[in-house]
Amino acid sequence: MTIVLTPYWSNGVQKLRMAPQPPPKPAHGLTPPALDGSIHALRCLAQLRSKDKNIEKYIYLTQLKDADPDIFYKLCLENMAEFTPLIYTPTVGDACIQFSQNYRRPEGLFISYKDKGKIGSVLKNWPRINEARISVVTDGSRILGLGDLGVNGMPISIGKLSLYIAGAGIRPSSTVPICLDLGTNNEKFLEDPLYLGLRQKRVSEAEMTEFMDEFMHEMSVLFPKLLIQFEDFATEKAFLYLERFREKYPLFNDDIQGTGAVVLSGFLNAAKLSSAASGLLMTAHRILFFGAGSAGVGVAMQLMSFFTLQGLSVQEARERIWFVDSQGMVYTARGRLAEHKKYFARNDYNGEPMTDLLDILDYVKPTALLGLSTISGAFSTEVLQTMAALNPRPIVFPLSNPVRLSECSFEDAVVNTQGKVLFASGSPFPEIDFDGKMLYPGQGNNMYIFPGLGMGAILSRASSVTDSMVEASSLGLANSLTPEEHAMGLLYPQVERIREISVAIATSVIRAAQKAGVDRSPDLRSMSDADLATFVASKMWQPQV
Ligand SMILES: O=C([O-])CC(=O)C(=O)O
Ligand SMILES: [Mg+2]
Repeated sequence: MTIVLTPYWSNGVQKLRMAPQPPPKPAHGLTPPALDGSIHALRCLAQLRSKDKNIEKYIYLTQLKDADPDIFYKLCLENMAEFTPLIYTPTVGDACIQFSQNYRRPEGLFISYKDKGKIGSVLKNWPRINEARISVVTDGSRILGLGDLGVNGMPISIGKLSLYIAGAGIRPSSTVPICLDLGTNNEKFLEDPLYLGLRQKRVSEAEMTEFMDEFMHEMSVLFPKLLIQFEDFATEKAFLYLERFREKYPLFNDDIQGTGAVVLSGFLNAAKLSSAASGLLMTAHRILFFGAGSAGVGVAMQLMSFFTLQGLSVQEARERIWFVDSQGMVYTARGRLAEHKKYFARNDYNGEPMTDLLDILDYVKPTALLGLSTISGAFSTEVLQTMAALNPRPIVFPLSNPVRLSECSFEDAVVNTQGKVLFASGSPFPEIDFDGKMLYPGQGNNMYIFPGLGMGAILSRASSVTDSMVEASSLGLANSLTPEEHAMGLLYPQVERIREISVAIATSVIRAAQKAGVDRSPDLRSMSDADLATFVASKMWQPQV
């Protein structure tokens, strides 16, 4: 395996070689005589580890992925726990913030509001149209918990697709990162001379919707085999465009559905352990959401559907759930609620607004506290101690990303619950030795779900992504823990097993697509489950080093 050191020239005309297009092999004599692929991989790993700052590691890895995707993905698969925090959350958050400063070369498609009316002609510039199978599309309006980052959101699409390739073996050349530029309301960026996007405020919702209609139509014409993942759209837009397009095109929203599925999966494993300690029925859990954005509501929907599958009525299932937003507990009598919050607003409370989280804990007595607020430190010592006083094994999931916006750290949660906590966070935390016992944090991040869900949707050629397919991905993940992982008290499998997990998830998703009648790969219908899993594994791209 070799590294390209020069730009790609063809017919005397410099062409842009769009990553991840495999670089041409340099002719004999243009690389050192003893350059050997697997030894070079070790050299690259040492170069990576020699850097102190994570953002420098990110830049190094971006360059390596571009120059030699095989070595990059080989190293990534062999060192998942080390690589994911660098190419994805949390470092990708810094990469987004600094995108306009650090930009080096093209990677992905930018489609701006100025392209309206001719979006199809922009899409045609994508160099690998026939190979395209999966696109991650963001409008940069709510990147992780970092807010409106405009066109600086591109690294999110790129980072998610790197995990599709590593985690589910999607071919690098089949991935299409897209950032839509509909302006930004980020004043700092609008004043920054280096900012790479349109220098204008975001267009109105009506203007955006017209743009999105054209974009989605042109995408379906040019890329008939493409699955679309919507990512990091601001909450209202996330719901709006998921509902608008989900019946018409194969697509899902990662923040609503991917996060919903991954948290349900971790919750199921946590609730079993919690119920074993308390004797409480699985359907009797009381879940308090701190934060009522797209992810919170997506998770609540997924939990509701689980409770109804367990025999609760829709009304009973809804009553297992409480929401807190920036104004305190969400209840109908409070009035003036955003559309997406109304469904979960409580009807059994009509007193004064309740804003203090400790008061709310006292009132709700939750068995599970889920944070999706992006308020760092919101789960204070007192909050954690209260959860421990209420429950023998409290479930505490601070899910906000990146790490510095997490509602509490793993260490805080462990110390303040005397090690009883059942914990999952959105971003990674280190394990802890507590009273001589190793305790492992779960990472309830949608990265466990979307690669397998996407792979299943692609292989089944699903015409749409149904709720049942998302649910199947969640159950597939929950059921993938090994006996050793159960013994370690894990809520999620170890990330090193991501490919195995993706096979299990994709297989369940394909079966769900078949059941729902949205699959368009009839050959897969008659396969046994074992053959289907083998088929999925055989379709995974492997780095060749
Ligand atoms: O990207 C991540 O780490 C998870 C996610 O979708 C988000 O926080 O928006
Ligand atoms: Mg996201």
